[in-house]
Amino acid sequence: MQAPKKQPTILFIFGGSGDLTYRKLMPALYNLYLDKYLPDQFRIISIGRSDFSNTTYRNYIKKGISEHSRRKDCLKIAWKEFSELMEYYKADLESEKTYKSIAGYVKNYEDEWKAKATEIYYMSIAPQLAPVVAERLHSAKLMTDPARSRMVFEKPFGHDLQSATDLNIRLGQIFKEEQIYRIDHYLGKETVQNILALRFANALFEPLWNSHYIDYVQITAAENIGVEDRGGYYEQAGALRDMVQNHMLQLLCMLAMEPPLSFDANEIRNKKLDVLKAIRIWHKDEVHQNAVRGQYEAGWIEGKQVKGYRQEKNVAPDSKVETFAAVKFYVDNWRWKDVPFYVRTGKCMHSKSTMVTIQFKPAPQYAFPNEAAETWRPNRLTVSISPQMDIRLRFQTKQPGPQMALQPVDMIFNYSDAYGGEDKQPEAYETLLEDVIEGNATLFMRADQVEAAWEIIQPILEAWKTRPPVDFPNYAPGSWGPEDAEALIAKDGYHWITLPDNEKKKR
Ligand SMILES: NC(=O)C1=CN([C@@H]2O[C@H](COP(=O)(O)OP(=O)(O)OC[C@H]3O[C@@H](n4cnc5c(N)ncnc54)[C@H](OP(=O)(O)O)[C@@H]3O)[C@@H](O)[C@H]2O)C=CC1
Ligand SMILES: O=C1O[C@H](COP(=O)(O)O)[C@@H](O)[C@H](O)[C@H]1O
Repeated sequence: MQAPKKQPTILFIFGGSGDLTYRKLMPALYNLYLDKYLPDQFRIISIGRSDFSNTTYRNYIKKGISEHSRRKDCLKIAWKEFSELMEYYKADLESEKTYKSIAGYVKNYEDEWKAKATEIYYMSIAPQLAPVVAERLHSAKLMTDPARSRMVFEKPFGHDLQSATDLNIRLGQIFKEEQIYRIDHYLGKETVQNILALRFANALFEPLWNSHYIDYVQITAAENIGVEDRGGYYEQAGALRDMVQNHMLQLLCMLAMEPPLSFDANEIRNKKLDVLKAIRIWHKDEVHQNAVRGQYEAGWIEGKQVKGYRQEKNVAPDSKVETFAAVKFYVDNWRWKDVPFYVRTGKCMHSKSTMVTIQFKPAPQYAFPNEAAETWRPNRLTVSISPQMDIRLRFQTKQPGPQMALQPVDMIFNYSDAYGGEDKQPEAYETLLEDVIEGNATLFMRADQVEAAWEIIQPILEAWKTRPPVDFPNYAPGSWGPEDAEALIAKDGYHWITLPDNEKKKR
């Protein structure tokens, strides 16, 4: 069967000269083009303040694609045709004049298809500029047809609960919720979406997926790089805002949600919202027992000297901003009663590794002699999200030989063996951009989800602000974070789980 034709579309990229466009958006759009996912009638209108002609802009983007596309040597194919879909305009997004020009552009099309095209406005700009742009679009009477106009908001969405709520209220006054696509790029990752397939397309796991059989859940998003040139942004954010409020809570929702009735966008989002609403909100007096922060010092990673966070560009020399956060959450509902969800993330850690682990309870009774096993808690399901992409189920086996000696082994589903190499898997931004073009909001955050996530994070932010850290910097680059993070989990009798080094993929 032939796929239905896609609606003609014009994609405006506000911030077309910026880093996100260069490293993520354009490589994703080019791959969508090569895979024939873009509408036949399609244009990309990039806007920035830098000086570019169409030719110099296209060359600049070509370089970005060659450096960052998952496909190697892809520019040999169809680059010319793709590049002609892009136009660059130098304009100030704070000026009303810019929107008059956009309105003129949108409304005075010479080509008939453009007059009927879907308009997408992608905010690839600083978060403080995005609300200004939304107001300007509204004043210029753009985005008036909800069926044909959409706006994409990058993260962070708000700086705290109040600012996110205020922004949602204002956007709700001038646009329809279904026009607003709030990106969380983790939701576009293949391995993250696969959590839904694993849980809800197999009857095998569901009977075990609850507090009767699961001891605890861990979510790790470790990076082996520092903040690089994003110090200015990071000083306003920190690890809790940058990763936990969005990506990590979304992962937790995928693991903890009830089975959806359908894949309708609102059905999935309702089920995830139920999880967010059930997460126990720590009182400010409880925060210090349940949340840990850290900041990396100067040191070495794999023989390379690295700066401490406080020496990074645009970072204050006495900065109190956390580059590591670990939090213990509980989801207070029937399914998850008393099951801890340990979440940790950090920069400049031992390795790049995003993974979730479901640790099952031990067998209720063992007939084996005590010395037979190294561990009596062998059953664990690990989903490696990136850069490793696999799912492994660990169970106990008998080691060959005359003794009854038990040894845990892994049964592994590996993406590259099953579906080809990494360059065959679409990048998160490919999936998400295609969804925006198609008008499918399932993988995007709804206003109430964003606010529910901020409600969970807000008391931690406040407790940390009232009690500034006294031991920063407190972890070495290349480590797994501060000692307090080990203590957070050790006091419950557990430890953080990592993949053995020899099985990790380098970034
Ligand atoms: N970069 C990344 O890896 C990630 C970024 N994000 C989010 O994406 C958004 C963009 O980030 P990023 O690309 O890194 O930021 P950059 O600072 O690299 O880019 C900002 C862009 O906005 C343009 N711009 C700024 N002010 C104006 C103005 N008044 N008029 C017209 N254009 C303007 C800049 O144009 P010019 O430079 O020509 O002046 C530039 O193109 C942010 O919200 C960020 O939080 C989210 C996840 C990852
Ligand atoms: O959103 C962000 O995510 C990246 C990590 O993303 P990943 O896809 O490489 O896991 C993080 O580096 C960045 O600080 C944060 O803003």
